[in-house]
Amino acid sequence: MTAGGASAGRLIAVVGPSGVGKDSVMRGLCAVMPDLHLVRRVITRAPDLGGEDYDAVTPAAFDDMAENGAFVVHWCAHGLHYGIPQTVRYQLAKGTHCIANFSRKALAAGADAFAGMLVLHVTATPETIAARLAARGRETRSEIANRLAQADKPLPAGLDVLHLSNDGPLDQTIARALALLEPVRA
Ligand SMILES: Nc1ncnc2c1ncn2[C@@H]1O[C@H](COP(=O)(O)OP(=O)(O)O)[C@@H](O)[C@H]1O
Ligand SMILES: O=P(O)(O)OC[C@H]1O[C@H](OP(=O)(O)OP(=O)(O)O)[C@H](O)[C@@H]1O
Repeated sequence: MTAGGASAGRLIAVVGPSGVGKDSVMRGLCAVMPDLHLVRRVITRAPDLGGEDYDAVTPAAFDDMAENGAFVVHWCAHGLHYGIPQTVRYQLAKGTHCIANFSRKALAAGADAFAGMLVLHVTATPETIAARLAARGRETRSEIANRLAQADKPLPAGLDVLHLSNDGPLDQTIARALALLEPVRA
């Protein structure tokens, strides 16, 4: 998905509670929109734990990167640090739309950093989210309880937000996401 002419690409910031299906929706969208660039985050998580493709770094390496300006936006959640690397700017500058797993509490900083940022807010019932986190099996029970306790968070006002329910089958969610994103793709 490359914007025509000299227009810059837009960043689509995907947010929603842990376990709601952000990574699954992003992967599904990229499969049907091959020109959409999936942003690879830098995370202080052990490598190869699945869920998403990420650059695993130590907390010390993350701090160095942050100090050296390697991130457009970074935040801390679930005892981990997450960074959106500066390389996304090259993609946007050449007109490629990009999609990134974001944080609701980093949206205000994201909107300052990315002109025209679009928010894709993925939702599901608490029961769905609890069942998915348990089935995913990446976190311990207490980590899951911590994520569930943070499931509800307000979004800052004044952003361009698309709301997407992911309670049903994933392919139906992807089809609705594609329809929601149609104005961006045009
Ligand atoms: N629509 C869906 N139906 C069934 N399972 C889903 C659906 N969406 C996501 N999942 C599953 O739920 C779990 C959490 O999804 P994930 O994409 O990792 O969520 P998040 O990135 O929001 O934490 C994964 O095991 C994933 O396969
Ligand atoms: O401020 P919040 O909106 O609550 O988001 C906090 C963090 O939670 C998610 O992380 P992560 O991908 O580690 O967790 P998840 O895969 O369980 O969603 C999300 O991508 C943010 O990095």
